[in-house]
Amino acid sequence: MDPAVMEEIAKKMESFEATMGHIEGVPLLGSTCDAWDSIYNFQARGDDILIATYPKAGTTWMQEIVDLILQEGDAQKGRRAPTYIKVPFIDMVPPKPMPSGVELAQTMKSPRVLKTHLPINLLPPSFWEKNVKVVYFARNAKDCMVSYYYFQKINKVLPDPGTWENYFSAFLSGHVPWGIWFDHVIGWWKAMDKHQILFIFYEDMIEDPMREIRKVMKFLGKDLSDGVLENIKYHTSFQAMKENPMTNNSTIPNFVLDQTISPFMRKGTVGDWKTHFSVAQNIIFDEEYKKKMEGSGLNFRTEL
Ligand SMILES: Nc1ncnc2c1ncn2[C@@H]1O[C@H](COP(=O)(O)OS(=O)(=O)O)[C@@H](OP(=O)(O)O)[C@H]1O
Repeated sequence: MDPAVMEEIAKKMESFEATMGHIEGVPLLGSTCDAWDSIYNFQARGDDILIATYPKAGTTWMQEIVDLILQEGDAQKGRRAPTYIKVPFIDMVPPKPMPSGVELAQTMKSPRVLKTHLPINLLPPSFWEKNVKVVYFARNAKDCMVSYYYFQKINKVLPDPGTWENYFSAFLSGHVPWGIWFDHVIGWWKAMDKHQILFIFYEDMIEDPMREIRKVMKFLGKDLSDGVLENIKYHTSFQAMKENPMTNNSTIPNFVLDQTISPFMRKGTVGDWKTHFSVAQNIIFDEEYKKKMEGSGLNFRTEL
C-alpha cells in the first residue's frame, strides 16, 4: 500500500482511539464508558425481549418486526413513538437533557423490547440471570461495513470515518465503535447453546420476510394469522419504514444525524459492497474472513 495512505490510516486510527473509551478492550463511546456502571448493572426483567446486533445489521428493522408482533400487527400502535424511544438502546447515553437508554427502559411497562450493540461479554449479567429471550440479527460484514461508513459520516456523535480506504482498514481491525464484527457475531453465535437466543440473518429476511418473521413470532411464543403476518411484512418493508417518520429517524435533528449527507434508510439491500470494494480490498477481506471465521460454523451470504 502507498506509504502516504498508510500514514493517513495510522493517524486516523490514533485520533479514533483518542476520542473513544474502552471497556475490556472494546471501543465504545466516551459517554457509554462514563455511564458504564449503570449500564452493566442494568436490571433486566424476565419478560424483556432483547434485540442484539452489530451496528448496521438491521437493528431498526428487527425492532419494528418484534414490536409489531407484540402489537399483533396494529400499525397505529406501532407508530406510538420513534423507534429510539419505543425500544431503548441500553448502551446509549445521549447528551442531557435527553434520557439515557437505561433511564428510558426503567420507566417502561412490561413487556419491554430493548436493544443493544454490545458484544456478548459486555452484556449486563441480569439478562442471563433472568433468562431473557434475545433475537440476534446478523448481517454480512461487507454490507455492514458500507452501511456503517455512511452512518459514521452522518452521525455527529461518532468519529468521522475519513476516506473509504481508511475506513476499510479501520473496520477490519476493529477501530470502529463497538469493535470487531468477527468477535461480535461469533460471540453471540456460540452462546446459543447456553441461552435463549434466536439467530436471524438479514440476508434471509430480505429473501423471505414471511418465513423469517414467522420464526421470530414462534420464538416469542405468539400465534398470529397469515393475514396479520402479511400486514407486519408490509409495514416493515424498506419502503414503508423509509416513509414512516417513526422509523426513518427524521425526528432526530440534523446536528446529530445529518440525513442530508445520506439517509438513515439508505438502500436496504444485499450486495451493495460490490459498488464500494475494490478488487484488492475484496481479496484482503476474504482472506481475513476465512482466518477469523474458520471453524465457527457461521455462514454469511454476501449476495442473493
Ligand atoms: N425494512 C428494512 N429492509 C431492509 N433494510 C433495512 C430496513 N430497515 C432498515 N434497513 C437497513 O438497515 C441498516 C441500518 O441498520 P441498523 O438499524 O442496525 O442501524 S443502527 O446500528 O441502529 O444505526 C441500513 O442499511 P443500508 O441501507 O445498507 O445502509 C438500513 O437501510
